[in-house]
Amino acid sequence: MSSTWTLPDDLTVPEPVEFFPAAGEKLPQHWSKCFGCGDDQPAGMAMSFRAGNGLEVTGRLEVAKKYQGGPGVIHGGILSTAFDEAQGMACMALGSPVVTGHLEIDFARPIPLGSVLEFRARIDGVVRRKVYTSAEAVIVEGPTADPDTVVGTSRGLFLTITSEHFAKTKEFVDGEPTSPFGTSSV
Ligand SMILES: CCCCCCCCCCCC(=O)SCCNC(=O)CCNC(=O)[C@H](O)C(C)(C)COP(=O)(O)OP(=O)(O)OC[C@H]1O[C@@H](n2cnc3c(N)ncnc32)[C@H](O)[C@@H]1OP(=O)(O)O
Repeated sequence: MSSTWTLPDDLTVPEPVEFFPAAGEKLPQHWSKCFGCGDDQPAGMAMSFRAGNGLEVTGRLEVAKKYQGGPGVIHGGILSTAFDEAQGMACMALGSPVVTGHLEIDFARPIPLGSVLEFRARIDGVVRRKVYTSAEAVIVEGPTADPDTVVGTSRGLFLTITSEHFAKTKEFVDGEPTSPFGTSSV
């Protein structure tokens, strides 16, 4: 892992909001048209998520043939999208909408088409509106499945936002999101 990511000294670790689901329970999608997790997005990745312990969530992605980058393997942008979604979903534990400000990925192993990936993502801490997150992916089903081998890692900075953030792009929304514009909390 070659990341130079460092956590700030004034980081604080919040408690999950009281209405965040218990460990093992399914998390709701944050917006049905989301490319990452929406169930009303035919072109999307249909990721699903469960709450983990504390500030952690686990996510699942089936690596379909349409996600091919190099011959036989997942496209790096698809893997990056999946990390973005997983770390964003971990931020649900704050009960406040977020957007990604910065995301960095390490691609550690090739991921064959037909794999099922599990993402373990978490909030590492917060500073003001800044939410520091990290995640790993492992292959849990498929030709090279090994739950102990990390195939990718990610670190990301998310920013909490208000509904005003999406008010600026309201006229472009495809669908009818629940308030505030598809980032409704659990
Ligand atoms: C419950 C629902 C769940 C919801 C679950 C949601 C899951 C969604 C998963 C998909 C998520 C996406 O893809 S979201 C889509 C992709 N992202 C976006 O479209 C965001 C586009 N960018 C922006 O709109 C803006 O740049 C923002 C909102 C990120 C930041 O702008 P801002 O609000 O004006 O904040 P600003 O004052 O500039 O910065 C605040 C603090 O953050 C720091 N900061 C800001 N950007 C960065 C950066 N890239 N790298 C480092 N640090 C940064 C600043 O230095 C400052 O630190 P300090 O002075 O406090 O120290």
